[in-house]
Amino acid sequence: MVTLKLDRLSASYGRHQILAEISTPTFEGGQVVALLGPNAAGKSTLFRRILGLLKGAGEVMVAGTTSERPVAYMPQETGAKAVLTVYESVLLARMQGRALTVQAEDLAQVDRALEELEITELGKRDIGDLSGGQRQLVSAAQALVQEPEILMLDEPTSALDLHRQIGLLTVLRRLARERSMLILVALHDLGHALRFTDQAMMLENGRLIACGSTDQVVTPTLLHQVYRVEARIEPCSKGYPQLIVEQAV
Ligand SMILES: Nc1ncnc2c1ncn2[C@@H]1O[C@H](COP(=O)(O)OP(=O)(O)OP(=O)(O)O)[C@@H](O)[C@H]1O
Repeated sequence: MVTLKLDRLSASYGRHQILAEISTPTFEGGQVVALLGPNAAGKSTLFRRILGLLKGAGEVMVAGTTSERPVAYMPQETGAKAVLTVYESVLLARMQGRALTVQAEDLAQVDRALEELEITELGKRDIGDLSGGQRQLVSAAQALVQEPEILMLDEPTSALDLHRQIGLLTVLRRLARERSMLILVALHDLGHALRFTDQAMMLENGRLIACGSTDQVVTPTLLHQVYRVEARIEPCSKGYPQLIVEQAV
């Protein structure tokens, strides 16, 4: 099973240090890990550092992988190449780093990714013509179709309506379990984090200030300290934790 552990990770843009000494326990395939923190806390920077797009001290320790390209990444900005259809763009994402010839299995995986995200009907559309939310789902399909062992998604629900936010996070959680995939997902919605993630990392000013099971990280005390809101967490009638914000402090 794939595992990921960060050991005293740092990252800088030029001489400006953004991340300092980020160390985590070992995360395992099958888990969904929320990456939380206010604007500019360093969430996207941490993804880039894990991907090796930024240099810095410390180590990203990945073990137990069986594929040559174990990691897929869905960035926050989802660029659109207008010359491609949705289907072609997802197939292209699938073929990156693979054999040049498209196999039946590749087409099957494209179909599967589009089906999982309920966007099969968009297949023939030009991706430049899509709405922001549709484009975000296509971007998620481009990451999923790579069948990664570690999937990192940077605010994948930010452009989605409520139904699709719940839909995407439900699918991600199921796929993590079914495929023993480790998912790291940056989220601003702490209620979604409580409901759909197992572990959470809370960043503030480039430092990891809390890490552990999500219900132990997202607490009224931490919300007060980091987000400067007075909030409480109560179960709804179905037992799901709900975040109730009283006021900013
Ligand atoms: N390319 C860059 N060059 C210089 N500084 C950068 C660059 N990208 C980000 N930063 C800075 O690094 C810090 C962390 O940014 P980052 O995008 O990682 O935060 P974030 O937690 O993802 O924020 P948000 O929730 O607003 O998306 C910010 O102060 C930002 O201005």
